[in-house]
Parts: sequence; C-alpha cells; structure tokens
Amino acid sequence: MRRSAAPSQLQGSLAKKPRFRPPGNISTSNLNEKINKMGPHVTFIEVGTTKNPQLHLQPDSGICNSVLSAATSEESAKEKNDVALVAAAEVAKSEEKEAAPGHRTKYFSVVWRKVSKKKHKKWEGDAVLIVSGRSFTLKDLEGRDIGKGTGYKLKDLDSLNEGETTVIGGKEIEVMGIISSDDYSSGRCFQSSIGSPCLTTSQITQKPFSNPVKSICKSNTKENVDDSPNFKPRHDPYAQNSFVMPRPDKSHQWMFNKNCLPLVDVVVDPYLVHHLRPHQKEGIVFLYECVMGMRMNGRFGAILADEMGLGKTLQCISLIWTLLRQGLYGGKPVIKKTLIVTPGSLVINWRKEFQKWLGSERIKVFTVDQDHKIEDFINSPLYSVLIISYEMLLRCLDQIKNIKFDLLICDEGHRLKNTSIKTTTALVSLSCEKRVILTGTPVQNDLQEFYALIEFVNPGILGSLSSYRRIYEEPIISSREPSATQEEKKLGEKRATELTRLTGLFILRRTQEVINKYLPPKIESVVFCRPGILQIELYRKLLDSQAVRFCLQGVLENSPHLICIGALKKLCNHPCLLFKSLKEKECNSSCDEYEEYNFSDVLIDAYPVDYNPVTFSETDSGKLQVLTKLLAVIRKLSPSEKVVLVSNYTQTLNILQEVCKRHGYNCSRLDGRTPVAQRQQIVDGFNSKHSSDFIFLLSSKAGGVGLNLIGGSHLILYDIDWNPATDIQAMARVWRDGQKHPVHIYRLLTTGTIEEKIYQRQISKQGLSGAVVDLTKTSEHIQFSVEELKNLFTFHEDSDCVTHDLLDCECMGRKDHQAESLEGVCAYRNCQLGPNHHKPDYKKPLSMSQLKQWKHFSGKYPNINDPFLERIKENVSFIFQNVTNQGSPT
Ligand SMILES: Nc1ncnc2c1ncn2[C@@H]1O[C@H](COP(=O)(O)OP(=O)(O)OP(=O)(O)O)[C@@H](O)[C@H]1O
Ligand SMILES: [Mg+2]
Repeated sequence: MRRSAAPSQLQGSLAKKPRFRPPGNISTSNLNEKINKMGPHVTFIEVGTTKNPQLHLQPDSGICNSVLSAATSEESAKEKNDVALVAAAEVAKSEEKEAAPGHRTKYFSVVWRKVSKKKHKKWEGDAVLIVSGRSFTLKDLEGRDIGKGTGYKLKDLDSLNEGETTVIGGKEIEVMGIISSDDYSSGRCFQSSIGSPCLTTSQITQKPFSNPVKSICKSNTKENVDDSPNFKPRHDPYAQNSFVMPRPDKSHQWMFNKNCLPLVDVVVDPYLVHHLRPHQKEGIVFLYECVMGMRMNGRFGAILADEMGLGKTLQCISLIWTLLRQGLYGGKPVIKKTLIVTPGSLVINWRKEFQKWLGSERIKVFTVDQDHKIEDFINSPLYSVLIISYEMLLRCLDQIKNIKFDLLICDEGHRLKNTSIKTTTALVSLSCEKRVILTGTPVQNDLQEFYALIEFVNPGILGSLSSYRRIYEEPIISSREPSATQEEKKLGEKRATELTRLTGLFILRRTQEVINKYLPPKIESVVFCRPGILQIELYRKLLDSQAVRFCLQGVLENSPHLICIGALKKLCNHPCLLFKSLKEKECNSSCDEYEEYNFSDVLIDAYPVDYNPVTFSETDSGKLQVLTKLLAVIRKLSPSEKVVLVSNYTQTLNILQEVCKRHGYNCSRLDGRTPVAQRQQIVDGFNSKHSSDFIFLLSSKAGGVGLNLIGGSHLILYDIDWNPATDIQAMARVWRDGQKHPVHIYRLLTTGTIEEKIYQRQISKQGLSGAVVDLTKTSEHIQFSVEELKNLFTFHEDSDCVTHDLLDCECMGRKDHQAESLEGVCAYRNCQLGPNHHKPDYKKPLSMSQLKQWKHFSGKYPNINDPFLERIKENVSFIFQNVTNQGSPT
C-alpha cells in the first residue's frame, strides 16, 4: 500500500524530531525528594520540548481538537515498533563489515521512493542509510536491506547532507537527518517509536501553579469556565502533610482531556497517608503515573517488584482508593471496578488488608469463594473491587470477561512469566489495559520470562518475542559466555543497559533495606550439621551406584542425574524417606527407575534388617538431631516465642510433624493440600497471641508466598531449594512489618553433601535475582555439565564446611585478608578457624565473597556468642551468621 507520505513526514523532519530516548533509571532518592517537595505548592508539569514532537505542532488552544492526528501517528509508530528491534541486531553485526578502511561510516535517516517520472510522486517509506567509503546500504525500519551498492563516487556519498535528494541504487532518497553512530549501534535509530517516555517525576521541571483551564483550553465553552465545586479536589491539597499526585503534562492533557475539563488535584486520602512509609508514597506515585499513562505514551502497565514485606498490598489499596474516587480531569474518577487476582491463600488476606487500612465503610470488596459466587458481584452495584484466586479466575473466566474492569492487579504475578499456562492466556484475554503485576521475586530464571512479564503489563513494548530475542536476549547471553569476544561483550552490555533503562520506567524494585529501620534485628544463621552414621554409609553407597557412574560418564538419558539428586536430597533430610521410596518402588513398579540403575538392592542392604521407617530415629539424620535440640532450646529460652518450620516436601513435613508430636509441641500446618478456604484461618490462629501452637509447619512452595507469619520469630529452613527465591520467600514470612521480636532464621545444611553444593549454587544465583532491573550481572547455568555433576556427586566427608573451604578465608585476621575482600563490601570480620591453603579465586561470585564477610566459626569454637547456637553445637560442624539491624529497637 502506498502512503501519501512517509511517516517521518507526518511527524516533521526526522532530523529535528527527537530520537528515541531511553528512560533513565528512576533514582529513588530523587523521586523521594520530589515527592516531598510536591506538596500543594505546586507542580505544574512543563512539557519538555524534545519529548513529544506531535504536541509541539499544535498550538495550545488547539490541543483538544488534535487527538485524531495524534492517534494516527501513534498507530504508525506502534506498527514500526515491533519490527524495529530486529533491525538493530542485524545492523550492529553488519556495521563492522561495511566500514571501509580510512572512511568513517556515516548514518542518515532518509525517506525513499522508487525512481519514477510520475508527476505526483509519493515517498514510500522511512529508511536508514549507511554510507561507508564508496558503498552504501539502505535498510528499512525493520532492518531489512532494501538497497545496496558499491563503486559510487566518494564525493557523491561523502557530501550527503540534510535536506538533499539523490538517487542511489535505483531509489530516490531524501536525507531527513544524521544519525549518530551511538544511536545506530544501540539500535535506537530503529526504535524511534518504541515507548516514547513521558516526563517522570524525577524529570519534572517545576513552575508555579497556573490555572490549567486557562492555560490550556482557551475556548469559552461553559464547561471550561465552570467553577463548579465538583471540580474541587476531594481532599485539601494545601493541608499539612497532604499527599498530592503529580499533575499531568500538556501531552497527557491533550490526549486524555478531550473535553477540556478543569484539572483537579488528586490527593491521597489523609486517612491512609499517615500510615504510609516514604517508600510506599514513592511506590504509589510510581503506580499512579504508570496506570495513568504519565510515564510512557499509551502505556498503562506497571510492575511493582518490591522485595517481600514492603507493603505492596497497601500501596495498591491506596492507588485503588484514590482512583476510585478521584480523577485529574474534572475530578471524574479514573476507575470504577478493579480486579485483583491472587494466589488462593491470599484472597482473604487481601480483604483483611482493605479492612485494615480503609475500614469496612469506605469501600466494598468482594471475594469469590465457595459461598460467594461471582454472580453476586455482578448483580450488586455496591462492590468496586473483586478479589479472586488464579484458580477461580479460570473457572469464572467467561463471566469475568463480561465485566468491565478498569484496573487489573496480579499479586505474586511472577507466575505470568510462563506464557503457555492457562492463567496467563486467561488474563491476557481480559481487555483491561491498566495492568499491575506485584511480585517480590521477579525474574528468577531467564530473559524470556522477563519478556513475558513485560509483555503482559505493556504489550508490544519490547517488540515481538523473536525481535526481542535477537536484539536483547541473544547478544546478552552470548556476551556472558566465557568464549565471548570483546565486541560481543560490549554489545551485550549495551543491550542489557538499554533493556534495563527501557523497562526501568515501569518497573520499580526496592529492597528490604528501605524497611529495615522499622523492623527488629534479624539474626540469620547457616548451620552445617554433621550427617549421621547411617546417612554417611548410604551416601557413600549411593555415590558408588551405577546410576551415578552413568551420570559421570555423561549418560543422561532418562535423567538418571535427577533421580540421584532426588535420592541424595531425601537422604539428607532423613534416611527413612529414602527407605520408603525404595520400598514403594520395589513393591509397585515393573519399570522401576531405581531398579533400572541397580539402586534399590545396594541401598536397602545398607539399612538395618529390621529398619522401620515409621519409628525412625532422630539421630539417623544430622539435621533432625540439630533441629530437635534447637526446638528444645527455643522452648526453654524463649517460651513465649514461636517457630515456623519450613520444608518443601510433604513427606518431610510428615516427619517433622511426627517429631513435634513426640516432643509434645502443638503445631499447625499449611501445605499444598490445605484447602484454600482454611489457609487464612490457620495463619490467623498461629499469629494470635492466644494460640497454643509452638510450631507452624510450612511448605514454602505450596503456599508460602505473601503469607504473614509474624506470630513466629524463629524460622527454620529444614531443606534447601535450587531456586533461592523459594527460600527467600519463606524467610520473609516472619521478618516483616508487625514483627515484635528479634527474628532468628536458621538454615540447616548437611555438611559436605549435595545440600552444601545447592547452597553454593544458590548464593551465586542470588546475585542474579536482583537481575530484574540489573541485567548486567553474571549469567546462570541452566543445565548441569558433567563437570558440575561430578562436583554435585562428591561427598566431602572430612570437611567441616566445604563452603568455607571455597572461600579461601585467611583466618585469624591475617593482614592481607582485607585486601582480598571484594571492593570492601562489608566490614571485615575475623574467621576463627586456622588458615587453609587454597589459592584465592578472584572469579568467585560476589555473593560468595559477601558470605565471607559474615561471622563464621566452627562448631568446635568455644565461645559462640549466641545462646541458641551455643546449646546445639554438638552436632554442628560450622556456622555462618549475619545480623541485620543490630541496634534497632524491639
Ligand atoms: N505502612 C505500614 N505500617 C505498618 N504495617 C504495614 C505498613 N505497610 C504494610 N504493613 C504490613 O506489613 C505486612 C506486609 O505487607 P504486604 O503483605 O503487603 O507485603 P508484600 O510487599 O505484599 O510482601 P510479599 O511479597 O511477601 O507478599 C502486612 O501485615 C501489612 O499490613
Ligand atoms: Mg504480597
């Protein structure tokens, strides 16, 4: 289809048009400062001249009439967006080849058409012209070559300038502008339409408040001059401590205030404001700007990726309550109905949080469950918020699709990283464009999952999946390969920075540190427990098995390594777990996975003949032995405190429950099998100070996310998960707002075994977990190499702590110790062990180096300054400990 003019012409000269500007990272402090300054003395947002070209073609008074042409150019911009990304990747590759020695490569933005003798000629499209010496390449905005040639006269190509027209490779071109080599290599010249940012709070230029009606819409319609009291802010923006949302810039008004209604300040209800922490205020402004489309033209999504416990729920409630009652233009509320989708175990918690912060009078929220059908929500005008679990959403999808929701909030939304699951498809099918993902553990695995989350909140912002892969994922991943060339590294870095900056505009992540000062101290201990005699024997036999030998030879069909890893992990928890599964397999399978690798016989023989897994002995497992002692000590030293005991396995929880029974400890339990309807009740029961429960048994994988278990002040992680996020999630259940006691976290690991290896892998991966907004960090390994398996399947019987051995810790404060510590991250601490003889490995991940800064000592150390650990050290070979918030009030 021919166009009457190339898009660039519709928008004015490309040369004068601002290039795509990636959003800068929002500096927390900056934003905070702005918020504090924001008060009623007013922040009328000035439109920067380079931010929105369309706007500046319009005189002020014409703003309200210009929506159509804006929409047209925006559409064409979106069209280009998707394909443009692919182009940049190709371009960067070809750049090298095209550069002719002695000649600087030049880049131009051009419009082109076929050479023709017609009278009324039309430009056919925009393109990028690359000129190098006597050669040129013409690329369309999808990065495809649409013309190439060589042997041109140097003077013809070299003298090309803005505004010039020439014929090249059978095409007539007009040079619209010059592109910098940086814009070209980063791919930005192909992205001119992607996510053009609006002003952010941190970029606001302030000027004294002027009546928006007069300054923007000068027409004299009654509506415009109406000074109706309805147009007054709902809450006094001039009151002390008032919390006023940022005002929109002109481009926003032009896009969304078609009727030229007066601008009304949006002021957060003072009833909420005095509860809000500074980071929560900042988060509310962020969410507000995102869903109002004030951060990126035509984009209304946000990801609030604050670490756990920072009060994402309260931030959302504040947003909902504000938008439900107020709006910028004529004060008209921005939303009518909100849909909150959350894991089943948190549905009631959400309702309670609404009640906690807003009381039951202000807002009516509806939760869908067995007794409350969605029809009741549909039929009643009273409710403005619907809270539903992901599972129930699928069941009620047809009805939900028929309701018009203006705001969609997906709690624990990292599950949407998987595009092929039904939940994602269902949510994508809802037409609501203001979408918010809440997650404490955002990008856990890979860049494609990251893409999926972004795509959900702001569809199309990163182009199609294939273009995203080519422009970002592939260069970033290649740059992290050990074999990467300098150029690949540079390109990968550049792309990662670009991606971080681009997405940084609508992703906000704050770490726990912002809330630390409101929390009691946290004492975190990694406790290495010596394995029991039976465990050692079985461990050796397992490593000697045919299955392990296969793995080490690289024979990984039918995944024998996963079977071996599973068996080793069970063994570490308790030999009776392995025994049970060996017996079960023996009884009921003809095609037995263990049998296949000659597992069962060898292992079963190692157990005593009369071994009974039901009457298991606590001393058969090193960790269980330590655990029982620890529980007894806590009971004795802090009789009023409670313990959350976490495992990822139901069978292990059974063992732990049995131990509680044996010792007479009352406990409650929440795992994957706990009916959703009962979960909150169980949690509330435990948190209540009247509860007689001493222990809360929790399966972190099944239902840990989002739970508040502040009734407990000791949390014990009985086993370790490959994914650090699972364990971090669990740990955050107790150390959160509302906790009154110092919190003790214990992570139990069996010394010298696979658990230590998983821990090491976890902490190196943890460096990545902040990777949502910092993609430049090291890569992770997804599959096991034979080398890694070899390491996993090595049993270090003689070590007190393999993890410590790896740290090359120069103990007893040798002078060179500090110099070795990486960038002096933390204060230096003595190691109380003797020096060992490994050579320092400067390549070890930062997180390992940070671990080295933790206090650490062997179990034999005479003076462990911790009353709990002091009393359990008999079976403990080593301890790492870190205290956060030491001085904070409790
Ligand atoms: N400003 C505040 N003052 C006091 N308590 C607060 C405040 N903000 C939040 N809380 C409380 O802190 C606890 C944690 O909040 P919330 O459950 O919203 O955390 P979250 O960010 O959603 O964490 P997670 O990622 O674990 O779900 C809740 O009990 C909440 O009521
Ligand atoms: Mg939450």
